[in-house]
Amino acid sequence: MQHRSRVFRWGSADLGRQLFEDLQWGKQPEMDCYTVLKVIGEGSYGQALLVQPRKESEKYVLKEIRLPKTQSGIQSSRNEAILLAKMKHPNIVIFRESFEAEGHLYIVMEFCAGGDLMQKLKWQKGSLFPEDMILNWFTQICLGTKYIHEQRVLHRDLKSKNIFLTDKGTIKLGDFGSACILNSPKAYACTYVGTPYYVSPEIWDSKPYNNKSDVWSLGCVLYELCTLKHPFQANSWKNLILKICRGSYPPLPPHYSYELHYLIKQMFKINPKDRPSISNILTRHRVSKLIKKYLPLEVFNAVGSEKLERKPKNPNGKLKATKGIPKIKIWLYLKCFTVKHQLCFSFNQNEEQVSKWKKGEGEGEKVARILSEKTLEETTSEMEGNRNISIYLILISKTHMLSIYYQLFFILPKKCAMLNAKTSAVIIAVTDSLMPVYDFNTGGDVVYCIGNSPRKQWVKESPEKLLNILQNANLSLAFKTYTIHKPESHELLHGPLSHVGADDTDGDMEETVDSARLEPRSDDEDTDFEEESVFDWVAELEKMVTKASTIIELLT
Ligand SMILES: Nc1ncnc2c1ncn2[C@@H]1O[C@H](COP(=O)(O)OP(=O)(O)OP(=O)(O)O)[C@@H](O)[C@H]1O
Repeated sequence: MQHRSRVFRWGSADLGRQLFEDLQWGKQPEMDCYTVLKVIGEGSYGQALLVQPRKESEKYVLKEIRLPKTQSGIQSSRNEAILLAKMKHPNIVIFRESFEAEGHLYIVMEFCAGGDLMQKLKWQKGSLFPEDMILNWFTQICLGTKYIHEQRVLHRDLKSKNIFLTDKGTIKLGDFGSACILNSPKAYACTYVGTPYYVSPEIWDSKPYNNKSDVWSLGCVLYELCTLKHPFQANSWKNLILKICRGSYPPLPPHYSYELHYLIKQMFKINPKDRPSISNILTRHRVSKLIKKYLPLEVFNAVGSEKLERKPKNPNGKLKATKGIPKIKIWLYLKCFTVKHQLCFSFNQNEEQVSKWKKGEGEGEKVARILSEKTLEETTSEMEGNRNISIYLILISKTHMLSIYYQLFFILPKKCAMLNAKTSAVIIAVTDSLMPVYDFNTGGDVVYCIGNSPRKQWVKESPEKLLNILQNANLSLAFKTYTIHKPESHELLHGPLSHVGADDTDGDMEETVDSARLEPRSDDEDTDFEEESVFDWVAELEKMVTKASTIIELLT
C-alpha cells in the first residue's frame, strides 16, 4: 500500500491524546508495514483486505472505511475502532490497531479464516446443521454478546454476516460499526443502527430499545442456523416489517429439541421484557442445561455461582409477574392493538379490505376508519446508477386512546430519519444523490431530485409514482445496515403496543406449550441505557427538516 500522506494512529481508546501527540511531534507511522494478499470483500464504506505484516507470518484483515466529510460523521466512523479496541473476549474479533490516512480510516483486526456465518449457511446448500453444532456456536455467540452487554455496549447489528468463524471453529463477533456505548439507566437511545431483517419490533414501533433488541437479532441468527432461512420472509419491505412486528415466523423443523423451539419462541417475544436476557439464556433458561457442555470450564464455574444467586421466587413460588395494568386499560389497549394490525394490514390491501373494518362496531373500528382516511402511504426511490441509494418511507399509523398521529420512517443507508406528526407533516429525507420532499399540507405533491447535485436538478413527481418505486424496491437491500432515527420525545412513542405484554405469535407452537410457559413472566435483566452522544443525529435531523421547510417555502 502506498500512502504518503500524514497518518494518524491509535491503538487504544485514548484517541484524542494520541492524535494530539502525532500532530505535535510530526510522527508519520508507516502504512507500508502491511502486504496486501487479497481483497476479501467490499462493505458499504470500503473494502476489507487480507494483509500480512511484513515481519510476521500471521494474517490480518484490514478494513478500509471512507471517512465522511463532517466532523460528527468522522467521529461516528472512529467509533467502530474505538469500541473494537475496548472489547477483549475470546468470542470477539481481536483488534490489532487502527490509523487514518488519505481520508480513510483503517482498522487492522484478527482474520477469521472460517468466513462469516452467512457464507456458512449458503455453503450448506439446504442440508441442515446438527443441533449439537448449532448449540455450540450459539453458546459462543451468547458468551460474546454477554461480554458486550456487560461493557454497557449494544452491538445493534448482530446478524449472520457479522459473526465469524476462525480456522479452529471458534465463533467471533465482529463489525462494531453500529455499536453504541450506553450509560444511565431509565433513558433510551434515540437512534438505532441495524439491518432491517434483524431489527426487532420495538425499533419499528419507535419504542425504547435495550439489550433485548440484540436478543431479538440473535433469535434471527439462531433461527437461520436451524433452518438456513431467515425467520421473516416477505415479498416487500412493507410486508417484512409487518411480519417482524407481528413476530410471525414458520416453525422450526420438528427434529430439533423442545428447548430449542422454546428458546426461539422466547427470543421472538414482541415485548422485549418477555425475552430472556443473554445471561438468562446461559444460566436459567430451559436451554441452559443443553448448552452448559459448550461452556469453557471457567465460565461454567462462574455460571454455576451465578445460578445460585438466582433471585428467590415470590412466596407463592411463582415467577414475578409483569407490572400490572388496570384491567379496563388492558382491554382498551388490546382494542388498539388490534386496530394497529388492521391498519398495518391495510397497507397492502385494497379498498375492499379497508371497508371490512368499517363493518365492525366500537371505538377501535371507529379509530380504524378515521385513520384509514388519513393514512399516508409508502414511498421510496431506487438507486441511481451504481450509487447505493435507497429511500424507503413507511408509515405506520397508530392509535393511543383515540388520539391519532402518524409515524413516518425514512430509512436511508447509514442515515435515516423518522418523524412523528399529528395531522399534517412535512417530511424530508436526504441521501447522497436524492432528496424527496413530501408536503402533506399542500395536497401531497412529491418533489424530489435525482442526481449527484441534489439541490440543482429538481423533478416533480406524483405520490403514486413515488409509491410505485417503493413497491418495487429491492428487498435484498434489507440485509444492509441502516441508521434509524427516532425523535427524543417519548410522548409520541407510546402506542398501544407499549402496554400489551402478550404477543400473538404463539399459535404455531402451542402443541409444545407447558403450563409454566403460560405464566406471566418478566425478565428483570433488561438493561435500559442512555446513548453516549458520539454523533448528534437529532441535530442532523433538525438540519434536514429546516432545509425541507426552506425548499417548500421556495416552491410555494
Ligand atoms: N475479521 C474478519 N475475518 C474474515 N473476514 C472478514 C472479517 N471482517 C470482515 N470480513 C469479510 O469482509 C467482507 C467485508 O466486510 P465489511 O464488514 O467491510 O462489510 P460488510 O459487512 O459486507 O458490509 P457493511 O459495510 O454493511 O458492514 C465480508 O465478506 C466479511 O465477511
